Amino acid sequence: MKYEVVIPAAGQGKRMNAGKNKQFIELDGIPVIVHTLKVFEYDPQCTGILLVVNPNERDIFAAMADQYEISKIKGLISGGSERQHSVYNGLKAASSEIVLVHDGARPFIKKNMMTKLVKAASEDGAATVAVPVKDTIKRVLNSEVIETVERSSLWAVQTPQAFRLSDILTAHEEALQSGFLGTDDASLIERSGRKVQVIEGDYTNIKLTTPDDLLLAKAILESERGET
Ligand SMILES: Nc1ccn([C@@H]2O[C@H](COP(=O)(O)OP(=O)(O)OP(=O)(O)O)[C@@H](O)[C@H]2O)c(=O)n1
Ligand SMILES: C[C@](O)(CO)[C@H](O)COP(=O)(O)O
Repeated sequence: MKYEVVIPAAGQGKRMNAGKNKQFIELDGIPVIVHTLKVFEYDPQCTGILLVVNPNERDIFAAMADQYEISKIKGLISGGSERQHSVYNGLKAASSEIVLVHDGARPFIKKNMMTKLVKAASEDGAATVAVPVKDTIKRVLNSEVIETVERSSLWAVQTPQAFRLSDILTAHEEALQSGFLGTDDASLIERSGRKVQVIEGDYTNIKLTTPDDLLLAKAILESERGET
């Protein structure tokens, strides 16, 4: 089944502390965002990319799209102050029945995940990739443990997340009206009472957030080179 993908890339990368949008950091000489875009450019199931960007960086993204021949970009959409707002702006420009949302800062997503996600979303309405938590998780307040959370049912949620476009648009509209701000899009579907299927993904599908993640990124690229 075909899909479009909304790729939010309009953040500031504050936690990366790189002095620029972390999407522009180069891995093996190629910007992070281009690594991400290429996965969808080369996936025949993907019919369009809605790339959400900071308007001040639009020309940079446009030049990258030309340089790396990313032809599936349907639009460079202006982002908002929060990730949720950026995603909503991208969703409003989508038209496919099934839509994926994938962080521009997650360049190591594997194409086989898209097939599983699209199938799950078309059958059940919504799906996300996630991995079982490996560490013990505790709720902490004022540097003091207040609860150890039972680990067997804890998963670290990633992106892509897949939805029926009509459902996720409604969920975003409801969240906007109620002032709810979620850290992922699946939470907006959950609060509207709909189910979200979880598909086990890869621990290498990291989100480049802080400088140490770049060390992991280099190791992942080296291991991928070894596989090819
Ligand atoms: N207002 C925002 C905030 C985030 N994002 C995007 O959402 C993804 C996940 O967000 P995050 O990793 O938090 O990126 P930043 O917001 O840039 O990071 P920070 O919070 O450290 O500034 C990133 O691809 C980011 O560019 C976005 O499009 N619009
Ligand atoms: C959407 C997400 O990547 C799922 O883990 C995560 O919630 C994004 O959080 P961020 O603070 O906007 O990076």
